Amino acid sequence: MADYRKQGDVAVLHANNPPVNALSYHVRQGLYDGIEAAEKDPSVKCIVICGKGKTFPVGADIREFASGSAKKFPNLIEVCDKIEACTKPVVAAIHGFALGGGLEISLGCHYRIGGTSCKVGFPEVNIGVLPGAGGTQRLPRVIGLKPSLDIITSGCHVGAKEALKLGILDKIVQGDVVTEGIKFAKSVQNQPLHGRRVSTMAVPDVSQANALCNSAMAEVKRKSSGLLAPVACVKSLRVAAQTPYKDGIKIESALMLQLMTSGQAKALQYAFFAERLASKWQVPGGASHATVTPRPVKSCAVVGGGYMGSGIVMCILNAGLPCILVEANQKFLDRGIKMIQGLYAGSVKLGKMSEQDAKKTLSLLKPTLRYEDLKDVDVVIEAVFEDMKLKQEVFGKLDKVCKKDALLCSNTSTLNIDKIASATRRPDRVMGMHFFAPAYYMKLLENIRGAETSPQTVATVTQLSVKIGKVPVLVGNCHGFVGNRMMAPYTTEAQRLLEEGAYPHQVDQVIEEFGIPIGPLKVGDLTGLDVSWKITREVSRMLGLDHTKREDVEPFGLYFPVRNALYEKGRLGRKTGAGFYKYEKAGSKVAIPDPLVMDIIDHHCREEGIDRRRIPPQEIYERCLYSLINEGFKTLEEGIAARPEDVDIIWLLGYGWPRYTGGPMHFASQIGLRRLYGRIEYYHNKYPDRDHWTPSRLLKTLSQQEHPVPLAQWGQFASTTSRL
Ligand SMILES: CCCCCCCC/C=C\C=C\CC(=O)SCCNC(=O)CCNC(=O)[C@H](O)C(C)(C)COP(=O)(O)OP(=O)(O)OC[C@H]1O[C@@H](n2cnc3c(N)ncnc32)[C@H](O)[C@@H]1OP(=O)(O)O
Repeated sequence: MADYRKQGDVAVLHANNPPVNALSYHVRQGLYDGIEAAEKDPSVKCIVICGKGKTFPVGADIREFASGSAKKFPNLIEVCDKIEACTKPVVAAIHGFALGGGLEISLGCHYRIGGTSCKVGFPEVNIGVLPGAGGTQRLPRVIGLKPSLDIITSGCHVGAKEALKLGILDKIVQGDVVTEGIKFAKSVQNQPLHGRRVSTMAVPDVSQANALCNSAMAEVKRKSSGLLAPVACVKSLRVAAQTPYKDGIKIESALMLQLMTSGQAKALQYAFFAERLASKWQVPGGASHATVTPRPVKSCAVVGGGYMGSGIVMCILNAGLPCILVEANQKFLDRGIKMIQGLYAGSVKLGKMSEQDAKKTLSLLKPTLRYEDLKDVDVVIEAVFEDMKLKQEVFGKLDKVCKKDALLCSNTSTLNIDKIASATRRPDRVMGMHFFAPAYYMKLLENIRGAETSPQTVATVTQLSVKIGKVPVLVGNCHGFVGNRMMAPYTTEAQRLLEEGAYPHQVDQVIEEFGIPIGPLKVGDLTGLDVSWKITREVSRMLGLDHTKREDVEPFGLYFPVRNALYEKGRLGRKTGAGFYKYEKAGSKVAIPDPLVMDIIDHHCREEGIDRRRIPPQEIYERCLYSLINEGFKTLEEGIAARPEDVDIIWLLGYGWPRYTGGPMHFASQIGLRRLYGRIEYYHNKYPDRDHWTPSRLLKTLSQQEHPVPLAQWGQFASTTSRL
C-alpha cells in the first residue's frame, strides 16, 4: 500500500491505494515503515513521498472514521510526526490533489514541491470533521493564521500558483513531479533540517490571533449556522496561535474525536458517498452502468430558449459541446441568445471566465428557427412550456427530423414521459432530463426512465449528464417523479396549517430553523401563486376534476383556499410585491409578514367556522417534514426511486435540504423508523381524508423489524412491499 524503492541515494515512497490514494491503515503503515527503513539505511540520503497513479493522497480514508480503523497505530498524526522527526530531508512531490490528510502528510515533510496543475486543500469541513492530523496546527505555522482560517473553514481547493505564493509549496515544477522531486531532494540533502520542521515554527501573525479568530468565528456562525465542524476548526486554529505544537495537537485531537462521532459528520460523509453512488444506475432486469456502453454524444440541441432552455444550453456549451438552440420565432430566439450572452458577459465581469473563453464557448452555439437543422444532432433536450399537448407536438416534429438513433429528452418537471414518448416512433430513445433552476448552476439532474426507455439511452444520458457537470439521479415515471412528488405533501401541509391556526411566517420559520433555506410559503411567493394555481388547475383536469369545486378537489389534496383567495386578489407573490407576504416593491426578496394576509386567513376561517388554535412548532415541523418523508418511502416502495440515497441526493442538491442531516431518508433513519411511523400513523388517524398521510407500506414494514434495518438494506424490503 506504499511502495518503497531506491533511486541512487534517494528513497522514493509511493502511496499506492487506487483510485485516490486515500490514507487507509495499510497506506499509513507503509509510509511509517518506509520512513523508518530509509532512516536506518545509511545509503539513503533523502526521501521523496508521492502518490501512485493520478494523485497524491487526497486524505484520510473516510470509511475508516466509522469503522474505527482511523485510530489504529500508526494513525495519521503518528505518521506525520514520524516524517517530520526524520533526520534525513523528506520532500513531498505533489501531483493531482493533496487534500486533508494528504496535505497534512506534506506539511509533515520538510519540503513540498508541486506540479503546475496540482491542488491542495483541507475539505474536512465538508464531511463534518477538521484536519485532525496536525493540519490546524501546522498550516498556520507555515502560511499564517489569516489564510489558514480561510482555507480550513471554506474547504476550498487552492491551485499551485496560489499555494506557492502562500508558502505551502516551495516550488512549482514542470514535467514529471517524481523525477523533479528526486532532483529537488538531492539539492537539499545536505541542508540542515533545523527550521524546516513545521511544528517547531511560530505562527507569523500571532499578534492578531484574537481579532482574526473572533471575526472568523462570527463569520462561520453567520454562514453555516448550526454546523459544528467550522466552529471547531476556528477553535483549533486559535489554539495553534496560543500553544506549542505538542499541546495544540492534543486539543486538535480532542475536537476531532468529538466531531468524528457527531451525527453531522455521519450525515455529511453519508452524503459524500451517496453523491458518488448516484450515477451508478441499475434498472429492473439487471442492466447497469457497469454492463451497458453509452453512445458517444458529439452534439446537442435544445428546443426552447426560455429561462430553463437557455440555462441548459449553457451547461452544454460549458462542457465544450456544440449546441443548436431552436425557438418558435425570431423574438423568442433573440431573447434566448441575449440571455445566454448576458450570463457569459456577467461571468467575464466577475472574473470567472476570460473574455476569450466566453467568446470561444459562445461560438459553439448555433441558433435556428428550423427543426430541420437538428437532423444530425445526437441528443435533443426539449424545454418548452409544461404543457402535454405542446410537448407531444414538439416530440412528433423531432421524431420526424432527427436521425434515427438520436435521443429525445424532455426537461419536464412533472409530466408523464411515456405520454410524451408516445408522440414518437422511438420511445426506447426518449427520456426525461429534469433540470433545476438556474440550470447552469444547479448540480442535480433528475433523469426519468420511461416504460420503454432502453438501457443504452439511460447510459448515454447519464454519461452526458456527468459531462455537463451534473449529478444525475435515475428515477421512474410518475407525476412529479421523486422531488416534486415529495414536495406536494410538504406544501399541502404548509397551506393546511394556515387554515388551522398558523400564519405564513410561523410555518416558514420552523422549516428555516430546521435548515431548509427558504420556507414553503416563501417558495410559493417565489414561484408565483398564479403558477401554482395553474398547476392545481392542470392536475385537477388530468384527474377529471373541476378545480373550482371544493368537494371535487379537497379529497385529492388540491384544495388551497388561502392561496386561491390571495391569487384572486392579484397577490401573485414576489413579482407583484405581495403574496403570502408583502414585499417592499415588486421583485424584492425580503418577505415581510403582512397583517392583511393574516386578516384574509382569519376571515376564511370565520367563514368556514374553523376555530383557529395555536399550532406548536413541533406540529408544523412534523406535518411538513414527515409527510414529505412518507412520500419518499412511497417512491421507494414503488420503485420510482431506486435507493434511499437517490432520494436524499435529489433533496440535497435540488431542494436545499440541509446536508448535515444527510437528506430526508437518512434523517428518517436518525429519527428512528418506529417513532416516525408512529407519528405518521397519528396524523393519518387525525386527517384520514388526506391520502399523503396513508403510511408507506415500506416504512411500516421497516418499522416493524426487531432491529433497525440499515438504510443501505432498505431496498431489499422495497421489492416485497411494492404496489406495482
Ligand atoms: C488519539 C487521537 C486519535 C485521533 C485520530 C485521528 C485520525 C484522523 C486524522 C486525520 C484526519 C484527516 C481528515 C481527512 O483527511 S478527511 C478526508 C479529506 N479529503 C477529502 O474529503 C477528499 C474527498 N475526495 C474528493 O474530494 C474527491 O474524491 C477528489 C479527490 C477531488 C477526486 O474527485 P474525482 O476525481 O471526481 O473522484 P471521485 O470523487 O469520484 O472519487 C473517486 C473514488 O474515490 C473515493 N474517494 C474519494 N475520496 C475518498 C476518501 N477520502 N476516502 C475514501 N474514498 C474516497 C470516492 O468515493 C470514489 O469512489 P467510487 O469510485 O467507489 O465511487
